Amino acid sequence: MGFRQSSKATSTSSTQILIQNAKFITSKDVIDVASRVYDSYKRDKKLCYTFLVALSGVTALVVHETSAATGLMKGSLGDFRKNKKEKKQINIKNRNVAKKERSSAAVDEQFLSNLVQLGKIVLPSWRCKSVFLLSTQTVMLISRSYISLRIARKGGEGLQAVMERSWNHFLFVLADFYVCGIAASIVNSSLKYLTNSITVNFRHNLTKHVHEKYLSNRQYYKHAVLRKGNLDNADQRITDDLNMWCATSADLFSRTFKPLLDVILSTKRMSESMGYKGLTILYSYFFFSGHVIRFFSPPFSDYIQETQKKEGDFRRSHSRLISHAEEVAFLDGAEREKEILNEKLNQLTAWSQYYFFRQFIQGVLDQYFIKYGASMIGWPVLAFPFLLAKDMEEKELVARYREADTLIQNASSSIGDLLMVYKKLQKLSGFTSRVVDLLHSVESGEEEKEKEIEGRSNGIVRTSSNDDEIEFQNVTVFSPDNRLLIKDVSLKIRRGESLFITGANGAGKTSLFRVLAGLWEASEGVVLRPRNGLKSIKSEGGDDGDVSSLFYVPQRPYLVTGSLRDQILYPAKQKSDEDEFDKDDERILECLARVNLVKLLKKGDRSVGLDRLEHDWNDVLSGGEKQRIGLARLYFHAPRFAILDEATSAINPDEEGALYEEFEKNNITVFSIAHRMELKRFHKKHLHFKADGKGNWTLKKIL
Ligand SMILES: Nc1ncnc2c1ncn2[C@@H]1O[C@H](COP(=O)(O)OP(=O)(O)OP(=O)(O)O)[C@@H](O)[C@H]1O
Repeated sequence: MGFRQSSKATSTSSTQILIQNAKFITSKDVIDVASRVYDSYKRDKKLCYTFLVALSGVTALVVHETSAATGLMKGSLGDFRKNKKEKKQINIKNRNVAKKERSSAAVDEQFLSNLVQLGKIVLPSWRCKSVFLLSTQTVMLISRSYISLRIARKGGEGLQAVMERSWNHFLFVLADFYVCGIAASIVNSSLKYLTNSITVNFRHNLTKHVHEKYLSNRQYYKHAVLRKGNLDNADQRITDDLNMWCATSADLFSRTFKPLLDVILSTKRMSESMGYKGLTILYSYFFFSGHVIRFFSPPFSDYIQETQKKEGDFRRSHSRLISHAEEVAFLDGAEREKEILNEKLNQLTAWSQYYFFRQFIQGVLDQYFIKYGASMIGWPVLAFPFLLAKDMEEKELVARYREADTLIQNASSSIGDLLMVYKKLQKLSGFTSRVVDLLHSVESGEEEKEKEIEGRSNGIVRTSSNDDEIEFQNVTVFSPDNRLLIKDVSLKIRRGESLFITGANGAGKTSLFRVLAGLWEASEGVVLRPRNGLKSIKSEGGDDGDVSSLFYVPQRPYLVTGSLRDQILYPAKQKSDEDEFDKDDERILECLARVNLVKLLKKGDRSVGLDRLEHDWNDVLSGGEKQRIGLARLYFHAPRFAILDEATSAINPDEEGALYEEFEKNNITVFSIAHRMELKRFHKKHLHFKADGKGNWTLKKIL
């Protein structure tokens, strides 16, 4: 190489020296340095192989994700142009302290078994995408450790080159260092990307699993209304806690694996220059300080559970205000609502301050023992072997000291990271406990369902052999808070024999039909109902399945997110077949006309009118209009039997007659729960609940 020493080197700045020497560098020198750097990487086989394998993993992932996203975009756009009605479908688709006997969130055997349980859900098979991501991340982490080792070595070599005053050697080390930097930046970004991808995949698998359980056997109803299993804030657990568990577990893997590997590799390399004695002292210190920290550490896992619970309570108070905004506004209840919200906020703030203060105290201990304590022990451990190495050449001593210094700093920081893993484990344990509580609660419903099937519950609901009748045989019903509501009810309703039901508030009128619908269990008796009676339209085989033979129309009908069409179709969805879609639209328009709601259609093409979208239909429809939607939905599904729970209470009485005539015309037999006796004339039988606390009732024919 043609580098020449400059006589002015000692009196000029390093930049000037570089500029002055640059003109002596020939292209042959550049090729020479490049080929030496290339040769040096060729010899570092472990680094090259891991880097290439990891890089191909990430490349495969990026290609896969990009093509999936492009396909989705193209698909949506294609559909958008091809079929106007499908476009509408795409549009519609797009919208829970401390100080317990055993801490429910301790890092112990139970925690490990919970982790295994969740692990089977997020990693359903060896060939799933998450396993591929974790494998790629593992190779990437190994590669990152090798790069760190090489960078440490280059630091030492760079210093040696300076000691030798060798331009040749220095530029070679510098070029090598630049290449390491490129590799390190690719690996670092890929590691972050992989951790995020793993979190997203874990979350997708776990949340889908929870949805499956939560939405089967009416678990959502049992937890929200009947408060079975004491599951608080199910919405927050599903949206926040699951995500936090996934993010913490994905992060924990890289935070454990990389430092562990760094410690092993750095220890091996350091032992070559320092022997194992000093390292044993250093590692014994870490072992001791780890135990001290663990002993003084407060139960952070329980603190996390409490924080999540308080966050959930606060959020729920806000959700309630949104849901009941109009009632609050009418009652001018803003001041009271502000008090309620501020009370929850104060509880959350006080708790968060306590939690962060405990974190601060713990942080002081962690910093002293892990960071500075490690340096206080590490420094002499590093220096002693070099102080005793009298025979070593000066420049070699400096280079090796520099490399060992970098390595010991890496190892110390990695061991520090490993000790901090305990904190992460506590955090993960807190989230694990909440997620497992959620899973156990939603899964317990399946056992209940099995009991029901085995007929162990006293009250039994069975399918009748006759689809045209509903029968109650000696049915006794208690409220969830154990009050006798209905005693020994026996009655048979055949098709065409509409039943009028009256009784004081809280007498148990709706409760009888909750038993019929399977929402509540009767304490005694048998209920016989028609086939398909309670199955949802979806479980009946999709769009073309049988319509439920029993339909419920409440006083305040549920309005689903979506178009006007969706309100009438619920719980069915719009058909993908164009002819079927058009037929349904015709029937929806007919049903809307029967309840006098044609005015809700958007102006223009009538079927386009059904596309009318509202952010929340509850906010734009009056009480009577909501009830009319409920009746239009009933006409559309035309079931054999319908429970009308004060379903026409907000509709002007002179229109009720026409609406009831429509039930007869469409052969819909109704059970009308009402307080207005005028409706009696549209029925054949009258069931009256006495509300005397003894469950007494009377049944009379209407003449
Ligand atoms: N989820 C529940 N948890 C506890 N008690 C409940 C629950 N749901 C209803 N109840 C109680 O069961 C009793 C019967 O309720 P139900 O809804 O059947 O009354 P109702 O006769 O339909 O009254 P109304 O005419 O006021 O609608 C009431 O006293 C009510 O407080």
